[in-house]
Amino acid sequence: MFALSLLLLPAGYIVYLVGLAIYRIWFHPLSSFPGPKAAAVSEYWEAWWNIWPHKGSCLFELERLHKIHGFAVRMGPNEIHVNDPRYYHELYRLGSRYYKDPEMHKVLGAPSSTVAETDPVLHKIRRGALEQLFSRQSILKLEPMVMGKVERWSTKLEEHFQAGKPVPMEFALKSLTMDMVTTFAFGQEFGAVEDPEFMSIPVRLFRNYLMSLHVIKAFPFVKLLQRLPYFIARHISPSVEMGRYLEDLSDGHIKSFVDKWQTGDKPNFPTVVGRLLTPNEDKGFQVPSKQGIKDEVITLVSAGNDTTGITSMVGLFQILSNPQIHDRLLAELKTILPTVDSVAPYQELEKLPYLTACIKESLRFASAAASRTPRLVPPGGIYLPDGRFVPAGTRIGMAIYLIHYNPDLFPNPKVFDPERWLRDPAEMTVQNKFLVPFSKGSRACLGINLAHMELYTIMAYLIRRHDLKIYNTTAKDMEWWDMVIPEFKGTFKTWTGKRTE
Ligand code: HEM
Repeated sequence: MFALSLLLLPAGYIVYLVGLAIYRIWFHPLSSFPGPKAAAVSEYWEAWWNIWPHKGSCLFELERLHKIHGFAVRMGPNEIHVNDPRYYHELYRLGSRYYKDPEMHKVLGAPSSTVAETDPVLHKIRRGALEQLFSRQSILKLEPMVMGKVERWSTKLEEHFQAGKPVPMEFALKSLTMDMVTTFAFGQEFGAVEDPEFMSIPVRLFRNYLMSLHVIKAFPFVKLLQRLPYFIARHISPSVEMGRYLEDLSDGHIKSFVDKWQTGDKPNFPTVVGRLLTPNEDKGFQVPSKQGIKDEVITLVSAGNDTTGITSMVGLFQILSNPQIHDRLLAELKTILPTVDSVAPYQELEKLPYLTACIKESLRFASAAASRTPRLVPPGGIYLPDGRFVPAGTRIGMAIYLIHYNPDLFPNPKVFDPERWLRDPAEMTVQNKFLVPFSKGSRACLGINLAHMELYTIMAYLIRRHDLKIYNTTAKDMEWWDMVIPEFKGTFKTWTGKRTE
């Protein structure tokens, strides 16, 4: 009898699974949406494309499926992916009732941070506390800090050249953006640029951590590994190693910041920790706990580091691959930077039309936040542009990459063409509307002003001061997997001489 029950249990479970699959494929409210049957049955369809046997390829599979099935594809039992520009500004807009899905954001950890907060009321309070800090006026005060980092970085590039070594540009740029964003966060950098190969522990860990996000999302129990003794856990999960290392590093930086702050020793530029230590009761914001400060700062550094590094790297590769673009940009830069050591105010750089066109095209072409950013369909459900109904609670998302590579919006999307941003403004209305690297609406990027300042400054001084040549890198090396942000298949290296005039 006991043996029979042991057999019946798994048999019953199999019957349940078969019944569930039949329900999901033929009777679920989303069953009329086209897509792979495996996706209708199981969330693990995404893992199949993103983790194993494929890697970071779900986005490209979705691109392929949209070509076959049209603009709405079912990609999970309770999820559809949309590829229709008409819907973008409905899904991502100020006052949108589509909220982030708490299930998706659990993977980030750091529940008390602006990035991971899914409750709209709490999000408004958290974001409200930081908005003034990230405003254009406030970010303009960071100009001397940003320029100082670029100067120091330039000398490091020269040292590579003197030593006869090519520069690993991806890591060099990520080291620079890491030092900029950590200084803004804690008033003190992580010192990534000082690493002789630009491969400091934080830079490497961030890369590994991002790679592990797909795994944590598909198998949330991996997060529990963080509770194992560190010496075991670090070998199993890169996110554990990164989590612990960053916690320790951040603890040290926050403590040193707070100690100085309490004696009145405050940085002469705006900082995230400084802002968080300043309550604003009127807006419902109180000084967060030590953990709350840490969550906020670490997620900001994660959001702001690789995205900016990747955008400048992809733009640089394209500019160096196209001598005409490079020479025209250099000629324009010389108009306000007449000598190799000249410095111009950031607000003057912003006025340069060709530099601006190169930055916009880099943001489009790199699409550093390429993945879909899903939201939940609000109560009452919604109608898609073709009239199809989507019930409340369905996860629905669009990928920035697919907008930026839509040939109806951006003709010849695979060509890096700054010229497309130099037409008559009336001709560019559509493409300006759909250049959305920072997303739109109440969850749009908070760091847009800082990102722009970094991109303009890096691109201007890198091209003006250094004689750069691509080294041992082909377009194939610049292909990428979608690991939440792009992970490149090869390494981009340059010879980086110093210009003499
Ligand atoms: C080129 C560089 C950057 C790109 C392409 C980028 C892109 C994005 C995108 C697409 C989102 C929306 C994500 C979603 O809807 O789930 C976002 C959110 C965010 N970004 Fe950025 N970002 C960049 C740089 C930065 C920087 C430098 C910082 C700060 C130091 C930053 C901080 C944030 C924060 C805090 C959020 C969450 C906002 C919220 O949920 O209210 N980003 N970013």
